Amino acid sequence: MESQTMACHYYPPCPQPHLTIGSSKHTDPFCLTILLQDHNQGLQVRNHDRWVDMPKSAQGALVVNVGDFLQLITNDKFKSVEHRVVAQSSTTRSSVACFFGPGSENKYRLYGPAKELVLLGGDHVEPVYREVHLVEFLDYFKSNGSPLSHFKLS
Ligand SMILES: O=C(O)CCC(=O)C(=O)O
Ligand SMILES: [Fe+2]
Repeated sequence: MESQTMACHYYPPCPQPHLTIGSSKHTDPFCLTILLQDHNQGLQVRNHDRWVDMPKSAQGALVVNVGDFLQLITNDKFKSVEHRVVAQSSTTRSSVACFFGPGSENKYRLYGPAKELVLLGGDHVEPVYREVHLVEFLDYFKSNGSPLSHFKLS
């Protein structure tokens, strides 16, 4: 993976947490996100139609998220996960997220499900997604959120 971006987050306490959002629901765009969080909770992941609290991390533990681009190139073998951060009434939260994915020098390169995964030992597995230029994938993400359903083959 050639590109790395880092986002540092600070969520202040909010006396009425139900009236605000820490970070709205989203999937991460690239391949992997490595997240370092402090000991305060707030991160939730979507499991079917339920939001599940991520347990407190052991000190120094890292959370690894699969992103949409990895789901596309693995033909759904690895699934990205929807997540969000909810505000807390009396504690702050800090986190550092590092995103790993293909570099911008590949923005006009076509990516699709890996050939090795759609031709498994001579058996043909239908590709779930069409090939897409990296720039198109990321532009779609910026404007609309997760691009996976948009590039899905019907
Ligand atoms: O602050 C967090 O724990 C999550 C941050 C996050 O989801 C992101 O930066 O994409
Ligand atoms: Fe995220």
